Amino acid sequence: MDSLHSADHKRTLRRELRQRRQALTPREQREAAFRLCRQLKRLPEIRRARRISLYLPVKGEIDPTPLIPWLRQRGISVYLPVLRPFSANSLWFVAYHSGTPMIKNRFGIAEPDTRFAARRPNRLPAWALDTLVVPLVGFDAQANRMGMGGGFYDRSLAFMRRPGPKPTLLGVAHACQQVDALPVEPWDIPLSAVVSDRHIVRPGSV
Ligand SMILES: Nc1nc2c(c(=O)[nH]1)N(C=O)[C@@H](CNc1ccc(C(=O)N[C@@H](CCC(=O)O)C(=O)O)cc1)CN2
Ligand SMILES: Nc1ncnc2c1ncn2[C@@H]1O[C@H](COP(=O)(O)OP(=O)(O)OP(=O)(O)O)[C@@H](O)[C@H]1O
Repeated sequence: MDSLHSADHKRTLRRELRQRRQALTPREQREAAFRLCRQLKRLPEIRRARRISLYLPVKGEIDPTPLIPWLRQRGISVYLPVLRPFSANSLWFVAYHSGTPMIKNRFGIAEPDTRFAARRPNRLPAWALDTLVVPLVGFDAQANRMGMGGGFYDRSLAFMRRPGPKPTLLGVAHACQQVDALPVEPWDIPLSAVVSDRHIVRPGSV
């Protein structure tokens, strides 16, 4: 498929998959969140981590936050993505605890406020995390991913191509967000796995 068609196809697919997850009822959402967290708690990539990034769900995204009390009990620190000021479409990962002041970013997503995030000790670059839980709009059986389309995670994870420490990347989504095949872009950073409310998909496992 040429790149124009691929861009068109991705836009259509992204819209369709976003509608699919927004159509889930509150009850289906709660059940999915519970099942997702049950799967995540089993994974060594979560159990062995000291620092994990999650996200606060919007618009039908599967909710990873029921995991937070369990992570805190185990002394695992939780970080959230924050839109990096003066740096187009990339992310900081900022400590999230009871004292973290929150604001809504330009997409209406709650995040630690800029002054808190600007203080060095409150944030980490992505490479210093052990595991990132990455929100997906779509995925396929090879664990290829599609996000919101801003390239935020891809840009923030570009260091994964270079030598050095590499965190584990776990994509999460509702099972209904799986499609047959997603176009793979040159800038896409591969995930270690995709975890849904129903299964776990690893690259090369089919
Ligand atoms: N919960 C959550 N937080 C996250 C992400 C995410 O996917 N989910 N991100 C992952 O990258 C980053 C934010 N990326 C985003 C990229 C595009 C849109 C977006 O298109 N939003 C609107 C339209 C634009 C607008 O309101 O100005 C929309 O929902 O239609 C939102 C967030 C960081 N935080
Ligand atoms: N490392 C990078 N450097 C520069 N531009 C990038 C990089 N990664 C992605 N992009 C750009 O970001 C845009 C969005 O990419 P894509 O459609 O793959 O987003 P996505 O993976 O769905 O979003 P996200 O990463 O936020 O979940 C593309 O136009 C792409 O050119």
